[in-house]
Amino acid sequence: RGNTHLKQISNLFFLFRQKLKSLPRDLLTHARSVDLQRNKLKRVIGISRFTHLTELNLSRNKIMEFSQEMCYLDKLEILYMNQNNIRVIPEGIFPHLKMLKFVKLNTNRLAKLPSDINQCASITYLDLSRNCLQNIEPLIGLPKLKELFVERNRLTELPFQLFQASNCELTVCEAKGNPLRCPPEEVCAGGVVDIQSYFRQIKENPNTCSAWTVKTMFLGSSMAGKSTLCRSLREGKPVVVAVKDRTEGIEISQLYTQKVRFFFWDFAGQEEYYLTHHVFITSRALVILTVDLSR
Ligand SMILES: Nc1nc2c(ncn2[C@@H]2O[C@H](COP(=O)(O)OP(=O)(O)OP(=O)(O)O)[C@@H](O)[C@H]2O)c(=O)[nH]1
Repeated sequence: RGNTHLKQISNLFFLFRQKLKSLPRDLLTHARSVDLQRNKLKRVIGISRFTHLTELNLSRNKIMEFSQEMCYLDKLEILYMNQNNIRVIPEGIFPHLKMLKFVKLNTNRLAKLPSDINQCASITYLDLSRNCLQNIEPLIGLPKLKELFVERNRLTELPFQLFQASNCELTVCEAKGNPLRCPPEEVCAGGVVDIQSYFRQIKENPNTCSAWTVKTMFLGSSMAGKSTLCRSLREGKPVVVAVKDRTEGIEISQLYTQKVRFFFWDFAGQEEYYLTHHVFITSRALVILTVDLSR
């Protein structure tokens, strides 16, 4: 079975699942493609000898450092380094990887990108999902980037420059699982076209206060006083709600103030409606929890 994983076909080397802790010394340096996935490599010392490499698979190892030696792989087109423990990518490597098109660095521990990654002008596919990134501004200026994956990071913003129509080649941008504020996650879910439209609208109407909308959810047990509070806020004075007027399902209404439009979602408190609540309760909302203190 070992032999099926340790193969050389022409200039392609298959060394996956060999429990390797370092690069094998006898590996021929003229290799064009090396597959070392699913080993136990912590470092890739000696990789600079493989200057003919066009494809390198180091995924699913235990690599902690993105080796400085990688800068010698100037023919590299495809790089898999996903599912490792990489925290930092040093500066001064990506500008040398002029041919690099396809990069998978997902599922690592990257908190930061090197500021010169945008000098790696051939990148068309970049997977950075499942890291700890707070900022992807270094990607601004990647001229050929078509597919970008940044799900499950710590991003609060996507840089608008990435989506500017004049120089944007992006067709895919996946960003779910981030604490995004700009654009909101719901916009990102619509893909590149929706993100572009969002930034365009902000640019055209930077002071559009009427666009500020707050979803406001009234939650609490049955007869806690949700509808009473909701209607009183809407009317601007105390309003009595008769018991026979109990909410069924959800009642949606609006309250306009000078700057903000509130969408009130008044949920029925009876248990039989609980089943449907999770469909409508979203994390990006103001939640008013109503409690009857006399009970
Ligand atoms: N005394 C008093 N009664 C209140 C107050 N708020 C609500 N009520 C009464 O409590 C009852 C229930 O109020 P609702 O506002 O319908 O309660 P809810 O939480 O919306 O109830 P559900 O629609 O069943 O979920 C009504 O008869 C209200 O008039 C309050 O502050 N004081």
